[in-house]
Amino acid sequence: MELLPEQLQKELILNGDFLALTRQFPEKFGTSFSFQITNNQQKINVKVLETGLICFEPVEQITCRDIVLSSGVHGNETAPIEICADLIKQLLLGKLYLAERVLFIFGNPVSMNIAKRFVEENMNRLFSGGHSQDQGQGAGLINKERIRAKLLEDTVRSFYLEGSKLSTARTRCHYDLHTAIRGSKNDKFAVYPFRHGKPWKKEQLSFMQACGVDTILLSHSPTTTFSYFSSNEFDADAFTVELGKVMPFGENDMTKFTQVKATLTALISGEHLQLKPFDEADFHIYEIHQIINRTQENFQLNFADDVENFTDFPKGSVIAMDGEKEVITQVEGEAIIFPNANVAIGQRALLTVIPAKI
Ligand SMILES: O=C(O)CCC(=O)N[C@@H](CCC(=O)O)C(=O)O
Ligand SMILES: [Zn+2]
Repeated sequence: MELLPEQLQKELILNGDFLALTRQFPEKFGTSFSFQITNNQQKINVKVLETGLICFEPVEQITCRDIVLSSGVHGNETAPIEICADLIKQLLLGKLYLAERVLFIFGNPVSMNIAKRFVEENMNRLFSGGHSQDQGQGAGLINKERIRAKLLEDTVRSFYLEGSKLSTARTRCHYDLHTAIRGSKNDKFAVYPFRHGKPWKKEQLSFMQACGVDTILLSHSPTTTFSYFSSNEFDADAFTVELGKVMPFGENDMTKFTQVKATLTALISGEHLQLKPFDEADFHIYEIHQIINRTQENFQLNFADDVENFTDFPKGSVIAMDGEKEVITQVEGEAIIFPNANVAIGQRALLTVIPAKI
């Protein structure tokens, strides 16, 4: 069954539940539509671009930021989806003042509905053109995640380019919100994508701190993640932000996200952010030391499933076996992040990190 734009719009204005609508039509709305809402005399333009893609723009106020908030790039990472769904609802129901342009993205609605990370292929390896590269999956492969990754790239590009037509002195940001498969010693952490030698921005780290994220992983190489795409191609302040552990819809303890929600709300509504000046002592900073890709059918991790992210190993520990090849820690205190033996061959099965300084 397809709903007409007028019906979709009516539903949205009535209940503000863009997530429910997205999950009802996970593949496509098939049509874009826009309408205006009035919130305490403030006029807001709402553009529904496709399923899971909604953009809000103040009509009369001058804006200076273009904000992208994505969640559900991995469909089973529900806490960030619930946070964003609530922000969207507040905007649609006229309960939140909008000071800046903001684009919300629910990345992979089809995988949300089956409570899986992805359907056919990990979407967070398909950006910066990864959707059109072989990546060991077979040349010319087309699947839903590849099509969607391309659509997300195009949507982000148009959003930023439309912003730059409004004024030149603008800032761009993209916070790609995730949760980790494993528990983590440091519950909330963020990957700061490779900046090709440009300085890490301390103010952005203070912003992360305000979100309750005090552990930062500095990346030293290009990747095919969504946050690297926005950082590299549009000079957006971008992070992959990990907000705790994967839980099913409705089972997240939302009290754990008070800080991140309040800070994102302040960002959208132009409230003073009250960032603490950057002090390295407030943070756990790491840099990515080894990127271990699975190259063999028999890939094994040499530690249990409940070993948490940021667990460190003595130098010389064999932490994984890639076929006959031992994966060995090279530095004292080298710690594991995102271990996953079940990734496709050719993909990242594990990262190691070591303490670093900004
Ligand atoms: O917990 C895990 O193993 C994965 C959690 C997750 O989805 N992490 C992102 C990190 C992306 C980045 O490195 O910027 C991912 O693996 O895509
Ligand atoms: Zn994820």
